[in-house]
Amino acid sequence: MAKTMPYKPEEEIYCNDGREQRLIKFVHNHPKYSDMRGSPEAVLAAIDEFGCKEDFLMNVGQEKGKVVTNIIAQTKPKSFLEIGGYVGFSAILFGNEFRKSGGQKYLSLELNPAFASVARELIALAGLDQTVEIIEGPCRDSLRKLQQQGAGQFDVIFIDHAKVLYLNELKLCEELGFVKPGTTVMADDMVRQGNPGYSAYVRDTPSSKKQKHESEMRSRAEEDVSLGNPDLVYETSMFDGLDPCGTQDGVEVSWCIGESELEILN
Ligand SMILES: C[S@@+](CC[C@H](N)C(=O)[O-])C[C@H]1O[C@@H](n2cnc3c(N)ncnc32)[C@H](O)[C@@H]1O
Repeated sequence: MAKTMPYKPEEEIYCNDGREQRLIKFVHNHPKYSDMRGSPEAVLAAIDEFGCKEDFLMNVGQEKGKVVTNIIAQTKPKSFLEIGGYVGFSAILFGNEFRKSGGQKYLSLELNPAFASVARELIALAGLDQTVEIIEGPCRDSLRKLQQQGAGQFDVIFIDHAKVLYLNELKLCEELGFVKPGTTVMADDMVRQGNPGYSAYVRDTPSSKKQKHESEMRSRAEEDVSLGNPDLVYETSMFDGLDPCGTQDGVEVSWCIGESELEILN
């Protein structure tokens, strides 16, 4: 892995101000553009160069990304679901390792059509478009559509969109049958920003989750709140790593290790 300089600092406005289109121009005009065709490493290096010299980009980064690529190399997943794709940095970094390890389909869900279009272009340039598919739209709609189309358990789920939504999206994935024993769920930005509700849930026991599940069922509001599958048991660890600006952060990795058969309490 090439050592990258820290990205420019994150400012109040940190995306969607034209920088993603400037990234595409930067890549097109880069003196090494022709070397990038079919080279995930060269495309990632150009994205990092833009982040260091031009503008901050909210990518997972090479250093923290190693937490995920190491797990891909060890566990050799066949299916991968990413929630929050942005301009495709993580999809290229992880998709490359996933393909090398025998992975077949890497799905990346992205809300913003402009970001999705940049991601598709960079993924195609890196030669990963047969492996990585960007699915555009609100992730909850995409997740439900995937299930209607027959998707089942995923080997890895990487959650990296809006922090406040992590837990609701994990619970929806559980309800849809995407998380089963054997699934590894990874959540980004769990130290710098943190996400106490999410961390508490993946550490909770089925009996305690079931009690909460029951009371949530009773007070369930009309809005799109998922209740999850309280039977799922996780083993969870925090893996530290630096974000692309060089700030300490971490990825929370939760291995779904079983499904309890406790009766729901009344
Ligand atoms: C931190 S960025 C993802 C970075 C990317 N994983 C990487 O490391 O290269 C978060 C992305 O999540 C997307 N996002 C936010 N809410 C979403 C939603 N409800 N559905 C799908 N994508 C969403 C944002 O548009 C943004 O591009």
